[in-house]
Amino acid sequence: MLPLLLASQIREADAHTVAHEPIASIDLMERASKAFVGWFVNHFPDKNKNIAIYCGTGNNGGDGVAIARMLYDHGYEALSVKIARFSSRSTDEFDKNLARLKRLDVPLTEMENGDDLPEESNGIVIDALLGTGLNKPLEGEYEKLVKYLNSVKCTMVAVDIPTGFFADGEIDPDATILKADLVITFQQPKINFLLPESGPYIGCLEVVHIGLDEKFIRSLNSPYQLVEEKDIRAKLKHRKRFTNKGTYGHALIIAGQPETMGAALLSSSACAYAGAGLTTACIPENGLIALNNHQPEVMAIVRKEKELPDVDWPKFSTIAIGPGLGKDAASLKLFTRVLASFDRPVVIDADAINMLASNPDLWKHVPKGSILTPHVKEFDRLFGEHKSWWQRLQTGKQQAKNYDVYIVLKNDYTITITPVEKFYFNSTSNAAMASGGMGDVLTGIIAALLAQKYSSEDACIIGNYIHGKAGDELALPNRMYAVLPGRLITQLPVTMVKLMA
Ligand SMILES: NC(=O)C1=CN([C@@H]2O[C@H](COP(=O)(O)OP(=O)(O)OC[C@H]3O[C@@H](n4cnc5c(N)ncnc54)[C@H](OP(=O)(O)O)[C@@H]3O)[C@@H](O)[C@H]2O)[C@@H](O)CC1
Ligand SMILES: Nc1ncnc2c1ncn2[C@@H]1O[C@H](COP(=O)(O)OP(=O)(O)O)[C@@H](O)[C@H]1O
Ligand SMILES: [K+]
Repeated sequence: MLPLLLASQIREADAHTVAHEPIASIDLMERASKAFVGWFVNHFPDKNKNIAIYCGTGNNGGDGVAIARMLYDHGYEALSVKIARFSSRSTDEFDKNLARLKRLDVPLTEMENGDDLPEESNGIVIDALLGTGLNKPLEGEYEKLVKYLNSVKCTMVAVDIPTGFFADGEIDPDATILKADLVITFQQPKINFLLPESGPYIGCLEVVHIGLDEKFIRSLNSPYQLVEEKDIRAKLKHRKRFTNKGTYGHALIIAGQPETMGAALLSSSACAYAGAGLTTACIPENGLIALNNHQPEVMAIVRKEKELPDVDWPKFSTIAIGPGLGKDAASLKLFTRVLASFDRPVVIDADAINMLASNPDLWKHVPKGSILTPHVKEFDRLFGEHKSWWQRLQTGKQQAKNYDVYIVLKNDYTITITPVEKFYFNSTSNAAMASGGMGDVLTGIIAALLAQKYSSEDACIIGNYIHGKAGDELALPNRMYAVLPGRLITQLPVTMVKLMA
């Protein structure tokens, strides 16, 4: 796992590295700037293109000035540096780097309060105005400058973080923030980069390493963790010799209505493909032919209109309930019966989440360790409207602890929130997967993993990873515009076995 730090902890890690590596702060800045430039020169090879580097007077600005010197040394011909001297304060590292730059033949402008803004018409703008030191929303001269830069037709490349963007905490939707086409960030993505609010401000993200003390970073025990492939490799279990279908559990998927049988088919197929020993789908009577036709390996329990099906609950290892189930009286009765009859962790998705939202009394029957998989709207239906994703994280933390459940808040970087206040950000998946039925697949995968005796936490972490990874394996190398859930399902065993190789 990659621990994700708050801005305040990043400063601690900077300071710790300076004190214990040891390395002078100015040399750490040199290392960061070099890492930026290393990536930049490989991707922007045109040395005649106009490059304007906008620098504040803190350490982000210090990076900017050092970057200007390094680009000059690399032979970039059309550089200019614009210093935003909007405050009388500057850091030592900024001052030293500015003195070094002044020895070179790079055009340099100092902007002061009230000055006219320089004109930018094309080329590249490097944003080194403010970084993780941001301590209040932009206003005054900074705001005016960033608004202007957002209006010009240049490629914007931000150093570490777009100016005005908070690394963590709430993002005000009305705040002025630099819109970067590319952010080259130091050491690790900042937490807010992984939340949808970063969408308008970060076109593309690149992380470059600057050698901060990893042991120290781990010792901070951050609740925010980014899941990496090596974690999944360590968690996935091989199928052993002399095992049989009984070894891999029996999952029951309660899903579908006549009009939404697709959801039942997708989640139960995904469950079978993700390795459950046996999968049974509890479906409406008139969906039986479709099920037998689509996935003969999946067994059926049919639901007759308004009647509760007769189910031998204890024989199932786990139950997933909700995809396409509807919220009518019969569905509510069935959901209530599941919660009353089953005490092992279940997966609660889609309409089961909606029923829980409108019948909060049911919460007390939700088995401990169960997994809820809401998308953002379901999350808000369950826990109330939220103004920001940061707020959702805080609510999710309280509610997961309160009910002793795992909340899988779905989005680009799906977040598993645990009862012990940890946040696991998934690092796979892509926009080609934005297609109806994709969440039904995830539900089936998580149920399959629970059936195979993975813990609830691992079922969430592995489930999200392999779901997104299968989507990446299909979409990225083949440049697919859209990946449909049905196709993703058949990729799952391939993805899983690759991760065990
Ligand atoms: N050794 C290291 O530490 C390394 C650091 N590195 C680099 O340093 C960056 C962090 O640098 P930093 O801490 O100096 O802060 P930075 O973002 O430049 O801001 C400067 C000052 O701006 C001010 N300010 C804040 N908000 C404001 C606002 N809204 N409007 C106006 N002013 C505002 C505030 O000053 P104040 O208002 O408190 O006087 C603040 O202190 C980091 O992103 C990375 O690029 C790398 O080189 C690796 C090594
Ligand atoms: N733009 C995207 N980037 C990454 N993953 C996505 C994207 N859009 C959707 N997904 C994934 O697809 C799934 C969609 O779930 P959900 O909205 O519940 O779909 P449905 O209700 O249609 O089954 C989630 O797991 C989500 O992470
Ligand atoms: K910046």
